[in-house]
Amino acid sequence: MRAPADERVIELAPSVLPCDFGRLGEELAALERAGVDRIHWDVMDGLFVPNITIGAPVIASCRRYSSLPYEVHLMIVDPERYVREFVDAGCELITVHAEATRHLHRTLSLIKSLGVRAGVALNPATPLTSVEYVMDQVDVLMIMSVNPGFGGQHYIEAMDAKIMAAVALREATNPNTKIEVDGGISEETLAGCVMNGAEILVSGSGLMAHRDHLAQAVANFHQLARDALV
Ligand SMILES: O=C(CO)[C@@H](O)[C@H](O)COP(=O)(O)O
Ligand SMILES: [Co+2]
Repeated sequence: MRAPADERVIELAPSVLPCDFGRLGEELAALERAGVDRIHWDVMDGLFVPNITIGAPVIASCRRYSSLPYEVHLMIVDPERYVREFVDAGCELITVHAEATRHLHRTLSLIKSLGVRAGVALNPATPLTSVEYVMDQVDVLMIMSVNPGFGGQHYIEAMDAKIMAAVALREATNPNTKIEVDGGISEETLAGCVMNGAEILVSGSGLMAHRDHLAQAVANFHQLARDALV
């Protein structure tokens, strides 16, 4: 008997990190025209990760340039301090690092109390057991496939097993949780992520390497994802 068709819908979420921050509005509009599914904002504070990027005011000022869902990846310490600001800036998914907040359950409850989706990101070395008792609160579980703080890094292949284990944890605790993978995703690594169970793919340098023919690249990424589901 054939296995049930894999009916996952794979979403492509480009990271804003490789964009020209002096032309963000135009870059966002171009990404939407090219057919991406959502926009992934990487917020870094120079403490949780070495780099500093942008804050909520920049996202708020860019809200009018795209109708796509905005998700924010908070690579900041004590993210609970700023959750409301990013919701007000127009983000529908707020993802915090389990390693960056002292009271993860409380932080997730705060995010959901504001009427948006709550995500948890795990650094490559952080075990899935750190979220097993909060999965009922987790709308998106994001597996970092690079060490956070930089774009353009290589996919960490040891995360293949972690993605599969994340799927098993989701099935055992909260079937509504989506699995996202962030870091080093390109034509070369995308299919493996999907085969392992990823549903939302974050790509920065891998996708923007094709900025001169973005629509064709997005179509190719989507086709590779569909082919990996068969
Ligand atoms: O959060 C991060 C890095 O900390 C990611 O979102 C990267 O920004 C994705 O960029 P690539 O690895 O695809 O270049
Ligand atoms: Co990110």
